[in-house]
Amino acid sequence: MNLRHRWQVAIAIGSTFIAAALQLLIPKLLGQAVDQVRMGEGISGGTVEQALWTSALLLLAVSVLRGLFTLAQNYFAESVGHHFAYELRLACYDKIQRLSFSFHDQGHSADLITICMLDIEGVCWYFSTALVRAVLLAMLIGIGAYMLLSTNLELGVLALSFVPFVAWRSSRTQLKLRATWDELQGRLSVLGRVMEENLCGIRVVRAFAAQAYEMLKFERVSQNALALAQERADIYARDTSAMTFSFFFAMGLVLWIGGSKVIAGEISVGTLTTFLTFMTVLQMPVRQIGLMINAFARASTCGSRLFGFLDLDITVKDAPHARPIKISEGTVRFDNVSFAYPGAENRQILRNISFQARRGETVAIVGPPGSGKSTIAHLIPRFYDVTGGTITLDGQDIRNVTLSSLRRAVAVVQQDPFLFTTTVENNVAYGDPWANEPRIERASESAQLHNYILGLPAGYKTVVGERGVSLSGGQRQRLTIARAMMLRPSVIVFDDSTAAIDAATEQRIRSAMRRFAKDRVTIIIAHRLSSVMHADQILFVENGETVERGTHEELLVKAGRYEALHNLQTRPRDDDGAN
Ligand SMILES: Nc1ncnc2c1ncn2[C@@H]1O[C@H](COP(=O)(O)OP(=O)(O)OP(=O)(O)O)[C@@H](O)[C@H]1O
Repeated sequence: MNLRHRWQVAIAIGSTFIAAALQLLIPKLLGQAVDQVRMGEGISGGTVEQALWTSALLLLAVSVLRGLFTLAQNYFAESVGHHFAYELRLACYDKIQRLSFSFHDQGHSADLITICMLDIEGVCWYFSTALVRAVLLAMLIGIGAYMLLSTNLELGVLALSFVPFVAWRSSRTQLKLRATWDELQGRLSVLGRVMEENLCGIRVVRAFAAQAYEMLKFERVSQNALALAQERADIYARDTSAMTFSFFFAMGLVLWIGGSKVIAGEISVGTLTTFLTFMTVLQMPVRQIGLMINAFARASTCGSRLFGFLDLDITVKDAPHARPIKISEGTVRFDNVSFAYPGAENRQILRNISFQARRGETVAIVGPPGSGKSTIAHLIPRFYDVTGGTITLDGQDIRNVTLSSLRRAVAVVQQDPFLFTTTVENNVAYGDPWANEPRIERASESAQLHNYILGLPAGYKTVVGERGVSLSGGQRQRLTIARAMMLRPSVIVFDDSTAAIDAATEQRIRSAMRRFAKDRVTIIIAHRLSSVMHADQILFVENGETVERGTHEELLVKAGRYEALHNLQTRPRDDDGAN
């Protein structure tokens, strides 16, 4: 919290004290005014009128001042709350950007949204509204009770009789509402998840004509949420009625006993008016005790989740003395690399992987699904850290260089191309927003996308829809290839990123990228052997181990697994032409 915010907090709390004091003056002034009228009976009208005018003006002035101080209290408290929320939101977003992939792998997106939205709101609301209101309540109840009891003990006790009941009932209600709120949030998250899954898998749903089943699933989850929302409404209605009844009951008692005291001449009508007005002033704050307790309970749950998240350890981060990477030759080297995913340490995904690739060379990795090919790709930009062996780039262990410099030097074209909802141009230039148009066009040309983009309604300025749905799978892959080329990386990894592109277009991309590939290391992961045949070195990976290595020709001669896969992909199958 900076100095400006500290001042704002001080002004908010100071204004709260003054507003509370002024609010406590109002019943007193009203009582005085009533007594002036009573005492004025039989006295000349002019004197009473003057006294009444003075009281009325005083009341008006106090009310206006109270309003102004309440305004200052609300304004400054809210302003601090919003700034606090803004800073926390930035801190959370920054944390999300830096958290390791192993965290994101566990699919925390719904929880993260809850933390970044609801939890921050819960903590800030407590500081901006509840804390200031708690100060106000303490003053009103404490000083108010003292004033009532010191004026008339018996009537004071009666006037305050509703306070313990309402305070207890309102706290109980709020705690019950709090518990059901947490439960409701959980049920609404399930609802959100069902909806999200439905939207992401809308094509599968339609293709399998599963709308009725999906509707039923959604309805069942909705009903769960509805039942709880109804339960909350019941709790609220029941407890509000009980609190209102106890207040009016106490007021009736004060009126009755107080009225008898007025008749007996023990107290004035003005004093009775003061008591009744005090009760109405106190009613709201007392009811809000529960709200404060709830706000505190909510803030502590939200706060522990929020600060627990902000304190999470980042496993893949810059080493204390990390320096930017220095690229001269751009040689990539894997030395006996082993790896197990965090949280599944007993399952080795990679074992003793070793290879080296110099500038201009292409290394291809092939193998059955799940053999660990993408994992190799993800280790180079340090999405995860190796658990054994080393990976070096020009002799520098990638764990000793800064992550940002490493990730500018290594571009990975992912299996699942992700497009941002913005123009084609911005999508291509994502890694280099200051790139000029000719560069963007050259990269798109190499990725065999330029002519297609020119045919779009607004060319490079065409906005591609959410997750690029308006482009086909192959077009999206080509766009992400162009995006990776814009980085001018020293190492470019294609992680099965041409699977949706036909072989002829892929061939054209490869020819167009020949000059580009001369200045860097290219690593290709692919299932289609025609994508890797030209590589300088091919690794056949099985169960996380390199079982064969060599050029295409060498591997064919070996007549091992690679050759078997090659035969499978090139020779006609026995059942071809059977019909
Ligand atoms: N984030 C992860 N956490 C834990 N295990 C994972 C994770 N990602 C992949 N795996 C496991 O690691 C193994 C290797 O996965 P990887 O994606 O590297 O295989 P692959 O050879 O690229 O497969 P494919 O050819 O199907 O893309 C698989 O058994 C997979 O279940």
